[in-house]
Amino acid sequence: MSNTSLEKSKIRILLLEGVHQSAVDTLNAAGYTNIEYLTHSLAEEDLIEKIADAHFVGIRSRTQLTEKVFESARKLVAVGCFCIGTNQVDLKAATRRGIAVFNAPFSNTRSVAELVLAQAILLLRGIPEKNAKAHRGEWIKSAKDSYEIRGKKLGIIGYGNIGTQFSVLAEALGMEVYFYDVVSKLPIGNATQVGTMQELLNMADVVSLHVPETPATKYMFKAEQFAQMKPGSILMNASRGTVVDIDALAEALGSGKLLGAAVDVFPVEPKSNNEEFVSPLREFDNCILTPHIGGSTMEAQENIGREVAEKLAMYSDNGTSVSSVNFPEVALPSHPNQHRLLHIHENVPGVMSEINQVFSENGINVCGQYLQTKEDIGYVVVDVDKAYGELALEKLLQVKGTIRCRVLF
Ligand SMILES: NC(=O)c1ccc[n+]([C@@H]2O[C@H](COP(=O)([O-])OP(=O)(O)OC[C@H]3O[C@@H](n4cnc5c(N)ncnc54)[C@H](O)[C@@H]3O)[C@@H](O)[C@H]2O)c1
Ligand SMILES: O=C(O)[C@H](O)COP(=O)(O)O
Repeated sequence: MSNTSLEKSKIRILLLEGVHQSAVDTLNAAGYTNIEYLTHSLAEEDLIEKIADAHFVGIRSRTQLTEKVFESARKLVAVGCFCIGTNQVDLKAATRRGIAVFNAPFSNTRSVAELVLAQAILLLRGIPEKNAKAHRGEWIKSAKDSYEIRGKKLGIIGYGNIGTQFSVLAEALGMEVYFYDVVSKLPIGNATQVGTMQELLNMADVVSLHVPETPATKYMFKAEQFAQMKPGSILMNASRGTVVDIDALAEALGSGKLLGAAVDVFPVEPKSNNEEFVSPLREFDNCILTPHIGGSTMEAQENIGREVAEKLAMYSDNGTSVSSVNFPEVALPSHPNQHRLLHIHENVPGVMSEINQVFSENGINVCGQYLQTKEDIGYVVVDVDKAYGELALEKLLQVKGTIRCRVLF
C-alpha cells in the first residue's frame, strides 16, 4: 500500500461523534478543508462504507474500529481518538496496516476528577435519593445516613492521571486517600499506596475506579469485591463500563450493602441520544447515573479537539508521530526543498540494510534519517534531494517487509 504526497484539499478527513469545532478550526488552519463532520457515531456497515475513502478519521469512545472496519479502510493513514480511551480501536489491526493512532491523554482528566469529587459529596449526603423523592413530592428532612466528606477514607483504584488529580482534590477537602495500582506509584500529597485491592476495599468509605479497559480490568469488580467493601460505603465508576459487573452492583444496592453508587460508563451504552438507556440500575434513587459525560465539559472538549487535530495535522504534514499510542515515536524537523519518505515496515532483521541499499545502489544522497521501532513495526523517515523522491518511493515499496510507504513533498 502506498501514498504519494497528496494535495491537502484531496486529503479526506472523517470526523465522527461531534468532536469539538476546535478540531475543524485547527485542521482548517493547517490547510485541511476536505472534512466530513458527523455529530453521531456510525453503525459498522455505514462506517465501513464511509471510511473507505478517508485518509484520517476522528472518533470518540463510541465508534468501534474493528479488524473488519480497518479491512475496508484502504486509504487510512491515521486515527485520532478525541478522548483518552483507545480500547474502542483494534490497535493490533491498525498497527499491522501501518495506521498510527493518536489520543488526548490529559485534556479531560480534570473534568472527570471534578465530577467524581462532586458525586462523592452528594452520595455521602444521600442527595440523589432526597432529590429524586422531592421531585416526586416527598420531603425527607433527616440527617440519617448523611455524612461530611471530611475525614472519610477514599480508595482509588488506578492511580493515573485522573486518580492522582482526584486524590489531590479529595485531600483538600480533608479526605484520607489510599490507592491501589498494579504499578508502584509516587503518592501525591499524603496518599498511601496499598498492596492489594482487598486491603483497600476493607477500609474505604468511598471507592472510585480509574483504570483503563484491559483484559485484566474486565469485570475486576464483581460480587467478590462488593463483599469485601465496608457496609455503607460508596462505589463510583467513571472508567469503563466493562470494569464493573452491573448485576453485582444492583445486588449490592438492592441489599442495602452500599450507601450509594455513581456510574458514568456502562457495558452497553446507547449509540445515540435518541436511544433508550436500559440498565438494572435505573430503579435505584441512591445511584447517580450519568450518560458517559465524565470528560464532557466545554473546556475539555475544546482542548481535546485542538490537541488531537494538531497531532493528525503534524503526522500528515511531516510524519511526526510523537505521542502515538501504537506507533514508534519520531519527532521530525521540517524538510524544506527535500522529499521526505515515510517507510513503515515489519520490525525484522534485514529490512534496514535493504532500505539503505536502495539509497546507495541508486546514488540517492540521504539528507536526514530518523528511525524508531516499537514491538512489531519499524518507522524510518528519510529525507532526500527532491529530484529523487519518486524513484526512492518506487524502490522502497519493493523492500521485503514493507507495510506502507509514502512521500511528502
Ligand atoms: N468517564 C469518562 O468520560 C472518562 C474520561 C476520561 C477517561 N476515562 C477512563 O478512565 C481511564 C483512566 O484514565 P487516566 O487518564 O487516569 O489513565 P492513566 O493511564 O493515566 O491511569 C490508569 C491507571 O490505572 C492503572 N492500572 C492499570 N491496570 C490496572 C489494574 N488491573 N489494577 C489497578 N490499576 C491498574 C495504571 O497503572 C495507571 O496508573 C481511561 O482509560 C478511560 O477509560 C473515562
Ligand atoms: O476515554 C475518554 O476520554 C472518555 O471515556 C470520554 O469519551 P467521550 O469522548 O466519548 O466522551
